[in-house]
Amino acid sequence: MDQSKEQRILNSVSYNAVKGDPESVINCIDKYCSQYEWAMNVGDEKGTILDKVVEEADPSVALELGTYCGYSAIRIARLLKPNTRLLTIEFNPEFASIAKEIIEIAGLSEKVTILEGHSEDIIPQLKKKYEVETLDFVFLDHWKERYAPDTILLEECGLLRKGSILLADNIIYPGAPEFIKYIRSNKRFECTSYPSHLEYMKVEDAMEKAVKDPGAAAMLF
Ligand SMILES: O=c1[nH]cnc2c(O)c(F)c(-c3ccc(F)cc3)c(-c3ccc(F)cc3)c12
Ligand SMILES: [Mg+2]
Repeated sequence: MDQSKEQRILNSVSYNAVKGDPESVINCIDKYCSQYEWAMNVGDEKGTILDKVVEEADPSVALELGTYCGYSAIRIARLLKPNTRLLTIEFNPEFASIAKEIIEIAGLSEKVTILEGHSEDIIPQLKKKYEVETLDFVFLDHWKERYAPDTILLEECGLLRKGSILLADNIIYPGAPEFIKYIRSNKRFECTSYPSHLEYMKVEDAMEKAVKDPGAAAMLF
């Protein structure tokens, strides 16, 4: 049977990337997806925004919704300090399996835990089953219709604290209007929009950052 696009991306990483070098895995995927086959990795332009927000958050525990091939998990995990971790949720079993291998090639398997299943099923398990107290950083990059309900679910499960930082991809293309309406009208979040472009394309896109109770966090220090 023909290989999938995601398997071809893994083949390219396995053949071209330097084992244990996250930057070379990131560059290899960006090269492959801009030259051969477009794929929905966050990409290098929006990836630079992701990097900056992760550095600002300096998370002990980070969550990603939507692993895909592991590209953004590698971007996030390569910036994490020792004894910190990234949990990433993926519902597509093939994507989860490919991501596991690509994250292994990047040498980041110790820092990244891939949780296979639907976000609405796994989020309520994070505290008890995955020993999460609260999340310092959340990257929303799964299905736009789930951005708002999953943000509400994270709140309901007590997983967000004062200063928790959310970052959402694809705010313009394909767009997440319900999420934007919810988060920008919620007084407890301070929102910032980061205009950019769709991965590997000249099409407009944007990322949205939302910080929970920023003032309160600032008052603590
Ligand atoms: O689904 C996604 N999750 C996360 N990030 C995504 C992303 O960064 C994207 F650029 C796209 C995208 C946008 C434009 C396009 F033409 C194709 C795919 C999608 C997406 C949107 C609709 C689908 F039916 C399938 C995929 C996603
Ligand atoms: Mg995306």
